[in-house]
Amino acid sequence: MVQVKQRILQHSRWPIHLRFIIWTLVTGKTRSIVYAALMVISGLFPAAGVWVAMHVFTAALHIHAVHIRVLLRWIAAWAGIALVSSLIWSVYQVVEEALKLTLEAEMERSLQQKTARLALETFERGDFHDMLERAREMTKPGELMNLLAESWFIGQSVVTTIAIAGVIATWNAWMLTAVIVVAALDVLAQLGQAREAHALKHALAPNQRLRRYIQDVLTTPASAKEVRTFAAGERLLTRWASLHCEDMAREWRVQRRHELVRSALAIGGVLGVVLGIAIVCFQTISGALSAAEFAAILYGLQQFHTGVNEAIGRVGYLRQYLLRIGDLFTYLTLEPEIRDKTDTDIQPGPLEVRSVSFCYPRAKEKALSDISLTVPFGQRVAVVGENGAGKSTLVRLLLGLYEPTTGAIQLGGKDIQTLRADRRASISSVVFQDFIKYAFTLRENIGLGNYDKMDDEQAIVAAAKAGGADEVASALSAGYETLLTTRFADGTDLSGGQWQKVAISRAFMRNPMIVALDEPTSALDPQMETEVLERFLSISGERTAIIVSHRLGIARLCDRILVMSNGRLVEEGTHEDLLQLGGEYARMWNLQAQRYRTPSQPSGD
Ligand SMILES: Nc1ncnc2c1ncn2[C@@H]1O[C@H](COP(=O)(O)OP(=O)(O)OP(=O)(O)O)[C@@H](O)[C@H]1O
Repeated sequence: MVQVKQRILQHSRWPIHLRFIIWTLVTGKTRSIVYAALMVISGLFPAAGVWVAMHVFTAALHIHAVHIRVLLRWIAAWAGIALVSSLIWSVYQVVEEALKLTLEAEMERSLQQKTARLALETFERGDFHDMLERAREMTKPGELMNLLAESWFIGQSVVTTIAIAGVIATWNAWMLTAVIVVAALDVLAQLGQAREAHALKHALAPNQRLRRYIQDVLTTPASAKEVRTFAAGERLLTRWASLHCEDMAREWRVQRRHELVRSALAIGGVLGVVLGIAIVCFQTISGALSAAEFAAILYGLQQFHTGVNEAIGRVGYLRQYLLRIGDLFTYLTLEPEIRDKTDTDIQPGPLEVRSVSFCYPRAKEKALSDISLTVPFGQRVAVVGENGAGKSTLVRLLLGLYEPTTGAIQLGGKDIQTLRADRRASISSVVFQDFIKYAFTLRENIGLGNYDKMDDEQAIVAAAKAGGADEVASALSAGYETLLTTRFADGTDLSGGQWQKVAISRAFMRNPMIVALDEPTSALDPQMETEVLERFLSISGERTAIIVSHRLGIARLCDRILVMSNGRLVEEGTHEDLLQLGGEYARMWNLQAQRYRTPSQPSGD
């Protein structure tokens, strides 16, 4: 069933509105049908009211000729219609609330599911965040229901106006034509304006995101201190204000034009109704219409005009909602997704990289070019190179987070891209440069490395010992239960180095075949960094360990060093081999050694 719903949403050949209505019918079957039926039925009441009103007027005008009971019967019928109509309205509101909850929960699930299924490189696209933000608009509380309500309200208004028109047309058809022509012009204008308003929203989205980002930079504690240090607050505020003014001016221009058109059409609408009334007066004077018909037509005309105006107003909103849900549907069809794989069978073995190249989405240059290497199982490898050389990208590919643009990566003889995503995740563990500092307790910060063991005290303590977070725990008043954020009451924050120990401990919550550290130790002092990495290498034991580091003194502790430059693997070997080679590694080594050398020391690390 879930798949059927997904397919309906992603069926790009169907019109958006049709897709949405079918999806609501499939998602909240009974509730949707009852909801639609109540809408349509209550749309017939105004027409019935006009018809009964005509009989009330006739009976009242001829009260001398008919029995009082006839008049009372018609008045009772009129009251009955009003009563049933308000009862239906109450039921409608209950059904609407229930349907709203069902639809919102289901759509939110689809959005989350889609985001989880997207390949990591999609997140690197510049326009991805705008697309996600636009998609999210329609999952805000009430928005889906607004679209559904607008759809059915318009259906209801159409039923109402056609029914009233049918009743009035039996008395006078010309008057209706005048009102309908003016209404049609209004509908066309509303549609055009809705499209323009939506296009404006798209155009303003990048600026809005930048404005929000500047707001964040100005207000979050982490950036606030740097902003104050560099006295950049005033400048950033000016930049925010100029973006704001630019956006306001664009919005105002469009808004002004729309209001002018709307005012002109409103005047036209009133003229249409006045013309209709003039025709009815003329016919009554000439004796073509009775006094009761005259009164009923004026009443009906007022109802008709209200119905048409409501429908017109809603057409504009409906169009805007449809364009917005179109954005959500576009997001739901976004590619590439993590492809469905079923293979879970993988054995520890060598990591083989075969002619791998990789290009980030929309990047002009390759981040990795033609890399080939074999890492025997259990080997400890350091990846070094200048900034931007491709070290982090290579690690992400080795862990299967990105799919190579060309070439393949195998573990134990099996292409890692053929493995099911959860299996692939379970065979590797990594600490990134920009690891996450969760606003949770210390226990949860470590336990998130293996959710299944979140409550396993022993596993948490063992991982904390391995990564150094046990020292952090002992320095905290509530130990592992200390909340690591100052955002909430009773929380505390850690130093950069302490956070790194927590992140490394998190990686040890698993028992993976490959462990990788992508420079997460740069905030530690050199002695602590060496200690942490030595411990990391010693407890990585049987596993293949990969360390990205700029500190060559650390690289030298590994079995093998890979030297990257401009996305290529330019040298590889042990520390001694590479020094002897006298190439890129030797150059970097001498540069670093010079930095640490005192004037009396001849050379060394
Ligand atoms: N998300 C991205 N989109 C486009 N290009 C990217 C992206 N991430 C990295 N790059 C580019 O890919 C190249 C390799 O980047 P990578 O982060 O792998 O280098 P690195 O060696 O780890 O650098 P550093 O030592 O500074 O961390 C760089 O030219 C970088 O600009």
